Amino acid sequence: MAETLLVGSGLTKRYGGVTALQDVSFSLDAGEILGLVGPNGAGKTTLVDLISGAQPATEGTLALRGQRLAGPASRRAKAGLARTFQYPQLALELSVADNLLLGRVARRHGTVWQMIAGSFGGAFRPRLASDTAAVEAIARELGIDRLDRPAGDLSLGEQRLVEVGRALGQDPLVLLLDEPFAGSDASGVAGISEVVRTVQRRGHGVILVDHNVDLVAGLVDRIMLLDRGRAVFDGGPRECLDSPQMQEVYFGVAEVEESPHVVS
Ligand SMILES: Nc1ncnc2c1ncn2[C@@H]1O[C@H](COP(=O)(O)OP(=O)(O)OP(=O)(O)O)[C@@H](O)[C@H]1O
Repeated sequence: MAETLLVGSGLTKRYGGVTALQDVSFSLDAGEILGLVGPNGAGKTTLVDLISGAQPATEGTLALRGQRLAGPASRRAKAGLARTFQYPQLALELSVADNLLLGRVARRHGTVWQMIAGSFGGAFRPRLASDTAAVEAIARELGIDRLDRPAGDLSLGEQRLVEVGRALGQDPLVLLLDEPFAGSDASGVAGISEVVRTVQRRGHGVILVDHNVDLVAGLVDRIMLLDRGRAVFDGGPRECLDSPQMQEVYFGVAEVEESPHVVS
């Protein structure tokens, strides 16, 4: 039986009067890809924020390989979490290569790259030869070329690729991808999908958030469907697509067998 990597229990997040997430529990096995889908405002990014430590949970707990996972994002990065953001957060003034290198640094020192990059620009040099080789390998895997370009010159899709590459450089136990395909062309989608499979092959786990349910369903082992902060389905991708919950969440009606035709 596969090892359980990550467990979330009773996760709730309230922002003032807004309940963004309500009593959500899940688990992620080694080598598993979990898709997180749901309409706008369902709580997908909030769940990624709670796991990564970008936001503290109001209630609930997390455990990574049986150890309590808590504290700031930097501590969680060192424990083995890496994430990308709905809006890519690269150090725009640094080169693509240096952004990828920041992922290598983050695994050793935590997710302080924005601070390092912003305050000290280049303070993480001298780079290790092994880091340089790893950065080049990641760029090849993702099809990223011209590593000396400033990240600020990249298109949105290219920035997403670099962000995914930076996260891969952390060699994460759990990779959290928040809408990685948005704005990507076909080769970007292929590159990111390959990264997902690479992490899976390493026996690590991936949580993938995306609006494109069909794309997610083709890539993942399991889907959790969120609606208004609650997990309303957790199971195989095919079962999720066929579920009444899916119908209800996206189309407002549960499809029942032999439903009458409505003639308007
Ligand atoms: N910092 C915040 N302050 C107040 N409310 C917030 C905050 N962040 C999220 N919310 C609210 O929490 C709910 C869930 O938001 P979240 O961004 O997690 O949804 P989502 O499923 O990721 O949506 P989308 O697909 O549009 O990104 C929404 O009602 C949102 O307005």
